[in-house]
Amino acid sequence: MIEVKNLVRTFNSGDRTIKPVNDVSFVLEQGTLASIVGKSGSGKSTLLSLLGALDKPTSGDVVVDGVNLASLPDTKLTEYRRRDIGFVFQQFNLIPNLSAVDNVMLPMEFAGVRKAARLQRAKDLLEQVQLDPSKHDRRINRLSGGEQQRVAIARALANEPKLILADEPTGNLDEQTGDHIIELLSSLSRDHNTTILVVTHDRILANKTDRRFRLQQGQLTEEPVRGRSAVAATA
Ligand SMILES: Nc1ncnc2c1ncn2[C@@H]1O[C@H](COP(=O)(O)OP(=O)(O)OP(=O)(O)O)[C@@H](O)[C@H]1O
Repeated sequence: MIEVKNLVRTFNSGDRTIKPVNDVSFVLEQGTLASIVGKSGSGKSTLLSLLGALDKPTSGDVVVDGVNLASLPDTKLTEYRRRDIGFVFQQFNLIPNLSAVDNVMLPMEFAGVRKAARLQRAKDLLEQVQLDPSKHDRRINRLSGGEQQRVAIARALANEPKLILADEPTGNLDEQTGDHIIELLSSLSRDHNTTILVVTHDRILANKTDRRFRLQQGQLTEEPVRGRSAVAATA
């Protein structure tokens, strides 16, 4: 479970101070698929970075399973990032001259998983995200944008994180591939009890999440969604 309490992040920009995250509080139960929407520059990536311990808040708290991130030394924060979180971030680029399978194996190497087990799991994950087997050994820079996105998701799942933070996971994808990624995220939260928070401009994706938040002038508000259960109930 994630609890965010009175979170504030300010930046100094010239002689101005901006507050893209200004007193944000919410609680996400384990296994929730949630989205954050909002205009460009409204602070969505800033909020994700705070949750992923890539940035530190000006004030306020992020509490994950009862542990306040502010209480952890940097070594523990690194461990938290590596072990507990799967990032699907554009700036967290895949390594272009390594193969798809090697990219997915990398986080498991950091976690000390043996080579044979890493290889098997990487292949299984690439299969789960439906990357054609003929492309598993292909270098990242020879894959399409949609294929790279699938590899990024497979890599984010490598260590079975409790939390996945995804920045525009369906951005730059065609509708069919985007739909598939949405299904994949949805089944992960449902079947593996993974908490998933996605920042998105994709209305279809935002409407299929359990909870939808809007960030506007630093403030977070929750909006009603039809959600997965409503979709299932009417199906
Ligand atoms: N390190 C930084 N230093 C100064 N200002 C920053 C920094 N990071 C972000 N900002 C500013 O904070 C605001 C929020 O940026 P952020 O990237 O979080 O927005 P966003 O909602 O994710 O935007 P987009 O949808 O375009 O990705 C912007 O005005 C941005 O310029």
